[in-house]
Amino acid sequence: MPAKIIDGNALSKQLRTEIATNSAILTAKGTKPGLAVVLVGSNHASQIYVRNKIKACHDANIYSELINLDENTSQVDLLRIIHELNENPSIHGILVQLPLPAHIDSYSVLESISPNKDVDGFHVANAGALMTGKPLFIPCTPYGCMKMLESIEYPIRGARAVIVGASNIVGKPMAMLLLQAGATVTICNSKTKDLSAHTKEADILVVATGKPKMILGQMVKPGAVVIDVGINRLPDGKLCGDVDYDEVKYVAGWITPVPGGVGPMTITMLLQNTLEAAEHFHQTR
Ligand SMILES: Nc1nc2c(c(=O)[nH]1)N[C@@H](CN(C=O)c1ccc(C(=O)N[C@@H](CCC(=O)O)C(=O)O)cc1)CN2
Repeated sequence: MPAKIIDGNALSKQLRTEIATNSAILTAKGTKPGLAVVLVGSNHASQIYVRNKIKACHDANIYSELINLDENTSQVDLLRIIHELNENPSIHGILVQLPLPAHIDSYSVLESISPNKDVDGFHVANAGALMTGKPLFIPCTPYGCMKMLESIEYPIRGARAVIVGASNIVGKPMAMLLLQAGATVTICNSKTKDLSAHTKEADILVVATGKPKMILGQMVKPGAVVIDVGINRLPDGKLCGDVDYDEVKYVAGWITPVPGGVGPMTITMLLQNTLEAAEHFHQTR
């Protein structure tokens, strides 16, 4: 029997309805949640993601501003704009869409966002808070993956989790979240020897490598939950994940599709983080 699908679109719909209700309640109390989305340049995929974020805000009763800057914007100008957003009381969340153009130092830019408005959870203060088990904002993609596991009531405590990919945005925070939920966690990276030996042991397998269809059926433990974070565009224009879905669906117990899996959940958790930022602002104003 093929794996059950964890439908990111359906789960997002349900969560976004709750977020929209809570945003409306907070607005009635005097604080309308506000998100600023900063896009530098004209990367085609980034333009789509940013457009989807702005629309999702609108549908969830969240105010949003898109700051679309020229590809050649200097780092100094970008930092000045972020400084202004840090000071703007109508904006509770700030997001700088990645990747940034090569002449800009992403680390400096992400560090310039006030940790209280860092709804991506990328600031080192937020990464550190997550590591100590007291997160302020959880990075949206791993947060979404955890919600997907929660939606199927997966018993994480004592499970063996393997994460393929060690990025600051996905792999490392995902490891922290699974560890805090009681899993025994292995993080694999591009230098890992005998990757299959690790992946075949996983009850929960999270893949975030950016390599299309690299996880094959024979690399997966029968019955495992497989969460595919990859979004790759093939030469024929179709999207695929880092998991060979057509093979792995006959081995796994649960699987996330691409498209319609982790991607929409990333945007949903951005809305959730923006709402939480606004609630925090409202309580401390
Ligand atoms: N500042 C950030 N930059 C980037 C992040 C991030 O979380 N914060 N993540 C990715 C891109 N990303 C969000 O920004 C993102 C990617 C994909 C999707 C999504 O919904 N994908 C759809 C398919 C969309 C398509 O047709 O291309 C799906 O999987 O169903 C949402 C968000 C890098 N940058």
